[in-house]
Amino acid sequence: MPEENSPKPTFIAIVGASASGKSLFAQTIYDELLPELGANSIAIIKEDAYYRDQTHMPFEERVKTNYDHPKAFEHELLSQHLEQLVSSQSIECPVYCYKNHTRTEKSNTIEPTKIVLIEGIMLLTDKNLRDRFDIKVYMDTPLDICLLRRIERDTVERDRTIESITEQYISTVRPMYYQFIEPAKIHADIVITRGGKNRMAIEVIKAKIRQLSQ
Ligand SMILES: Nc1ncnc2c1ncn2[C@@H]1O[C@H](COP(=O)(O)OP(=O)(O)O)[C@@H](O)[C@H]1O
Ligand SMILES: O=c1ccn([C@@H]2O[C@H](COP(=O)(O)O)[C@@H](O)[C@H]2O)c(=O)[nH]1
Repeated sequence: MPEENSPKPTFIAIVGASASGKSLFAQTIYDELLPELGANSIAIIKEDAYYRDQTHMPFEERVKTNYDHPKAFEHELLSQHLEQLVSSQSIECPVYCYKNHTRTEKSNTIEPTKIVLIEGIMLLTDKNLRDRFDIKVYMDTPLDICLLRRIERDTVERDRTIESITEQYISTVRPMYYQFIEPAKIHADIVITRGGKNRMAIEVIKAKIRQLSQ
């Protein structure tokens, strides 16, 4: 049941190139604030969870999708879910599988909270979505560092070979970064250097969240 008179949640978007440190940054803030604020106060949503469902397509077709284009995401559903949180309703957040390139049958229930961290590559490209965010943070990690981190992460966590990472990087990841992600930096309120372990940046965002949570 929606709670009446609950204040609108603060939506904090964390954007930047693939492997720029968005997840690490958001997760660190979440993990460090959770004991202080409690699970009713802070939540994380991943834009990647909203990659379109491709279960109707064969695997050989799914690997060919351009995952670095805004259209690869079901932003309408994400936007609808943010609206539900504003209305104090819980959401069923899809669970995406990078190995199979499609959604799983599972979902995660996310309850309305005061603070919602939303992280993903294309969050600022869509005006409707962008206008929902109260604070917009851009992870400005050099692209060569992102590539090195993506190689390490995707071989270990996402079942990729060096060949597949290289092919995808040249055909879509790098060109789409220059077409969509980097130009959206102008919409950011805060630009963060050095990635997900920038301790001062983590502390500044935590301090702002504490203030908003009072
Ligand atoms: N400042 C940093 N120093 C070292 N490793 C980092 C740093 N920031 C992120 N990483 C690592 O780089 C990889 C990509 O980071 P991740 O947070 O998954 O990026 P994104 O969510 O932007 O794709 C992860 O393995 C993460 O632990
Ligand atoms: O099925 C998929 C879905 C996504 N990707 C790649 O993931 C990144 C976005 O995730 P980050 O956590 O920000 O790295 C994007 O660059 C896609 O290329 C994929 O390869 N396969």
